[in-house]
Amino acid sequence: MSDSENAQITGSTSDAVNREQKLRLRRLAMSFASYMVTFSIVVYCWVQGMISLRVAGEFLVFSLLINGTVWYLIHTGRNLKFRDPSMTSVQMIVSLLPALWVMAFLDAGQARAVFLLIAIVPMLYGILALTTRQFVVVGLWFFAFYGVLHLGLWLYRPEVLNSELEILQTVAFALVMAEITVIGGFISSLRGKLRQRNLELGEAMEQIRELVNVDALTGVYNRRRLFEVISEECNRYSRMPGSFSICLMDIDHFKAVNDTYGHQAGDAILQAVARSVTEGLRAIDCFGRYGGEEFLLVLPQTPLEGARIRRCMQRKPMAAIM
Ligand SMILES: Nc1nc2c(ncn2[C@@H]2O[C@H](COP(=O)(O)OP(=O)(O)OP(=O)(O)O)[C@@H](O)[C@H]2O)c(=O)[nH]1
Repeated sequence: MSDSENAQITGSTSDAVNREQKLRLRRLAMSFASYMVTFSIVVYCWVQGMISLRVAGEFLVFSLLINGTVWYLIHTGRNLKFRDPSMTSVQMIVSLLPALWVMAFLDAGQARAVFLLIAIVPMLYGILALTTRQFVVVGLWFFAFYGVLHLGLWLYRPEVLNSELEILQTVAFALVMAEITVIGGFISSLRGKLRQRNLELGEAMEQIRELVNVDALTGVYNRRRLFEVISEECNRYSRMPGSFSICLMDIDHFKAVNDTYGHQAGDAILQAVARSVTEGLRAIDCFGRYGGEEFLLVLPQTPLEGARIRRCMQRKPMAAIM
């Protein structure tokens, strides 16, 4: 692979990485917005005297810390070292912490249920990215945190627990999480298949593009591509006058070769001629089969004199190229 091809591939890879990083920052902005929506509910709870100003402030600090850390990791590119640079599972799991903190200070079980409802939102972020297994892991973390909250409430504030309501909420929460896990897993497997199909389609398109431009027998450009190149050169010439040359090459007495040695031997000669001429070309030259035993060479930025020199270089007896 040439240096310029390597540079092109490196360039397009870094473009793709930049695009993905921008997408991650946009997703982070959306996630921060949903933290702030929850914060507005936290503020309402404070206004209604359900929690203290300190707890509402702590929710805000936790939210800023979580989002600030994720922003820092993406902004500095440190996230690229992780197995999942989007940190989807981690972001989903930690997003529950500020809400759980507020829930720990709420007296009314119904009010805690509101935050449980909000906790479902981060699960939606994973629907397009996580596999069923990853969903299950996130769900287990959610339940571990939820269990710790209840353990704390049972130990320190048992008077705020209403066991019937808590069981109802926990079961409903578990069922909704299970449903999201199944739907999310299904969607992400569909996306995986779609990505694979796109990849195969891209490869097939690449092959078709090649077949459309290449002569099947000799592997050099075909007449269609040659006309395209000539038209491009004419356009370039009209914008920026310079010079380009076109050499039409013909194998002498080729019919006699076919008649004497057979069609297969003729084919082998056409292939050998194509190989031989291609070897001596510059990267900008374009060589192709015009038809039958005729070939055409397009030499950009080459005046007639240069083309004559090249034509002499290419003019060889058949024995010399076989
Ligand atoms: N083996 C082979 N022969 C081909 C192919 N395409 C065209 N030909 C043959 O090329 C020959 C061209 O014959 P002519 O146009 O008379 O060319 P020539 O015999 O080289 O005569 P001059 O050009 O005047 O020297 C014909 O016999 C075609 O059958 C091909 O793909 N493979």
